[in-house]
Amino acid sequence: MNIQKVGFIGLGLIGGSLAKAIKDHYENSKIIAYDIKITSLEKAMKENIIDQYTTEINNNFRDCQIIFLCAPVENNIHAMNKLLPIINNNCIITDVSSTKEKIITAALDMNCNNFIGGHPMTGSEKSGISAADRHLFENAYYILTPLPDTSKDKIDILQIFITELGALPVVIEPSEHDFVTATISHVPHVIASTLVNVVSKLDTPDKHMHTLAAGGFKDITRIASSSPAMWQQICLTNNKQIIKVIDKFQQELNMIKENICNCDSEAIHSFFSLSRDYRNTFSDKNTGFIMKSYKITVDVIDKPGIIAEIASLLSKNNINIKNIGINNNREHQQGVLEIIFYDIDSQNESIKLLTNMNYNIYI
Ligand SMILES: NC(=O)c1ccc[n+]([C@@H]2O[C@H](COP(=O)([O-])OP(=O)(O)OC[C@H]3O[C@@H](n4cnc5c(N)ncnc54)[C@H](O)[C@@H]3O)[C@@H](O)[C@H]2O)c1
Ligand SMILES: O=C(O)C(=O)C[C@]1(C(=O)O)C=C[C@@H](O)C=C1
Repeated sequence: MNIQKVGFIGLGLIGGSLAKAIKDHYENSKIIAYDIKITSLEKAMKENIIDQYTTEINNNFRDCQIIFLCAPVENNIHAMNKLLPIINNNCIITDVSSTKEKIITAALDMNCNNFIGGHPMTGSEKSGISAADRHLFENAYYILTPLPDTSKDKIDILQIFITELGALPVVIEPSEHDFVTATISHVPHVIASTLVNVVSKLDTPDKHMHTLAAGGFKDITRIASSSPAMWQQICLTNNKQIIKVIDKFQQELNMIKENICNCDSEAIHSFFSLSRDYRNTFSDKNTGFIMKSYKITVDVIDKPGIIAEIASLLSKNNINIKNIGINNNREHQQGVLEIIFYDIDSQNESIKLLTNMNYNIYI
């Protein structure tokens, strides 16, 4: 596809990741960006993630064929309003905001038929351009919510464009989007943060909870480290759906509380078995809520330099590592090194190499 100029408003985790992916897949396209944080723009220029930046939304965006709004949702609405008198008729404005009804209503009010709502179902608890990852969209669902009058041509162009970045476009109504994401993303974030706040309030004077918290707590609360400004705006722009899901959650929590109170062993067992069975249907899908990950774990002595040692062995053999880190959660044992790869070939090759070096590997 021949896209010559792409614009960005907001160049943090998601904007930066999209810009990096575009530079990879559309070598000839030029990227222009605006962000309120000039240091992010300077960093992106230095690393060749963008070709030009502006310190305000101005005529430099006029000849963009696609503009991605990648700031928190209310700021995206504000930016759309500023862009409207600037852009040409063929330009597609799209966003990545985590809620859709509010911005779609705003686009309709502004009569902005160039707008197609977007929301990549991928991300991280990290924020800012430094956390941007060119592979973030690979195999991830990417929700699109066009306006009733958006031309089919524009929808097709955007679908092809994001498919080229490795994402899987899905078209959904904004109201359905907000209900679905309230349930699988927004309320889980509220719950994760609530759990962390509960521990902080209940911890013993010698902070045993903070010290002893292991894999279970850390797995379920990773997302509590996300940007408060972003989640504040998500809660404020999807409050109705979030409240509905919190009500259902409280109802379910009360039910299991009552069963535990009554020592109803059958009900307690069925509660865990129902959730385990349904959860297990998510994890083995190639695409879906949980992406297939090519991970191995290696028993290692927890000593300085061990990550570098293994990383350099793999890199000497041209194996790209997506993520690597020591997991010290298992008490009274040595560390476990977790390594995630981009593909199955890298995973298999690494297993061979590390087994030859007498490491114990788990898949
Ligand atoms: N983090 C995730 O996992 C995730 C996933 C999918 C979608 N989203 C959505 O993507 C958007 C961006 O999130 P992020 O994780 O990249 O956050 P981020 O904090 O990493 O980046 C946001 C960027 O927007 C900039 N910004 C803020 N206000 C601005 C304004 N008025 N004009 C221009 N730039 C402005 C910030 O300086 C920052 O660089 C949000 O709408 C969020 O809901 C986030
Ligand atoms: O993986 C994470 O850290 C995320 O929180 C990503 C996540 C989510 O799955 O809830 C967060 C917000 C988005 O709008 C989309 C994706």
